[in-house]
Amino acid sequence: MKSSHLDNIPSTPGKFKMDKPNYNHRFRWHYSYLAKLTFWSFVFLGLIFVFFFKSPPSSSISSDLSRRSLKTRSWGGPDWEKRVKSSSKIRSKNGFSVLVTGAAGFVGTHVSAALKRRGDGVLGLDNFNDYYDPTLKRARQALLERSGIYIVEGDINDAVLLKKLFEVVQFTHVMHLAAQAGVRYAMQNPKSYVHSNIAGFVNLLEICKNANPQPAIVWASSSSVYGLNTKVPFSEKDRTDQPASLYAATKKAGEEIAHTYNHIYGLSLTGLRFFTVYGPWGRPDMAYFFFTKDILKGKSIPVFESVNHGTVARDFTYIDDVVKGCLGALDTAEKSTGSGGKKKGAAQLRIFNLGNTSPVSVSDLVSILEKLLKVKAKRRVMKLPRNGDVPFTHANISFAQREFGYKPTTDLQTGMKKFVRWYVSYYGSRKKSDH
Ligand SMILES: O=C(O)[C@H]1O[C@H](OP(=O)(O)OP(=O)(O)OC[C@H]2O[C@@H](n3ccc(=O)[nH]c3=O)[C@H](O)[C@@H]2O)[C@H](O)[C@@H](O)[C@H]1O
Repeated sequence: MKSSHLDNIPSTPGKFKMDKPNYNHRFRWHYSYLAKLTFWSFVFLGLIFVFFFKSPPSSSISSDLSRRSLKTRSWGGPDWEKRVKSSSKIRSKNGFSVLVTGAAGFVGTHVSAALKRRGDGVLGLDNFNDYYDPTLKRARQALLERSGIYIVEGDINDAVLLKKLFEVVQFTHVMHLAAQAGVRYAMQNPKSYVHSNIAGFVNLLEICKNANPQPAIVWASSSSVYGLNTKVPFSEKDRTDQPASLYAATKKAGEEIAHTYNHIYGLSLTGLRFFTVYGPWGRPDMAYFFFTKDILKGKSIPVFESVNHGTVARDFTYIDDVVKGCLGALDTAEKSTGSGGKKKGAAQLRIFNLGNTSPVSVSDLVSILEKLLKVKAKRRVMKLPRNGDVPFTHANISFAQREFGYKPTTDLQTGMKKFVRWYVSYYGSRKKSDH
């Protein structure tokens, strides 16, 4: 709670003993006090005088403070606000105005472009961190800029920036894709997962809950929440209390946090459990991506297998299918019911699997890449390390199918062909030092 003058009043007034005043002493004290007060008043008035004549006029002290704090950041000012508004402007009937966090990321770029294409207003937000090559993020940004999408450079933990964005634009939806991804990296940098996937998410929800109107939120959870679940295919109703990595644990925590904000504040929240999404403009930390790079370089690649030479498999899902799922989730998201931090009624709370329902072994993935690249891979088969990986994933997608007609249509062979074509053209046209 904010502290106020009420905090200075003793809690039990009857017990607080007041001393009788000594008038002589009081007079002397008053005299020296008045002299000091006059001196400091002059100093203070002088400072105000200098301040007003040296600084440009402003409508209020608070707006001036915010303007000054904006100056120290990479955002703010009238031109910036104009760009933010123009990017978020709805250009179709019944369109949305969507804030896409993680817009320079893999899924974020594709979703932003798809929304813009159909006439929705899209504003991106991304911190352009260096978890993987930021050049690729900048190239995605340039791509989006060409279609009129502006990406604000900032972190989801920056409450002042988020608040400002909601002051400038009345977003109808938030597509929250900013996250610390990667299952294995969580052992190297655990704090980054807590920072982005938990603290950042809570910060965003705090801003959304206070917004008026509150936006509906669709956000990226992960297939990894199924952890050591052995019941296949994975259904949304299955247990998700055995995460195998800190990444999975933070995504699971996100699902619980979503429940809380839905329950207390009436925020409409939809979590999407993505299953190993791949495709053009993908993430270089993912196996299919660095396998491609290393196969082309003639380097060996570590191919994991489970106990007793069992296969390790993933329900690899092509980006275009996932984008359709994201748009379907946005389109069927009901409005949040609260406003200005107060719940007005029950709101929608959903979780969907967005997978391909057709798991492929890592070994088969490598064979597909060998064929497409026309290079034999140097496989280094090794036991699945105990660093957060799970042996397999397999999505049951019937819920998403029922709710918004989600139906993936791209098999791994077809999708990888598109990825390899992009990879060769993207890196082929770049200097060696870029990659
Ligand atoms: O669905 C998700 O929610 C997650 O999907 C993705 O995780 P994963 O499914 O683990 O993808 P990825 O690392 O590409 O490994 C693919 C396969 O290659 C195997 N693998 C991996 C590395 C290696 O050196 N060798 C190997 O065989 C490995 O064992 C695995 O079987 C996202 O990265 C993650 O951010 C999250 O979104």
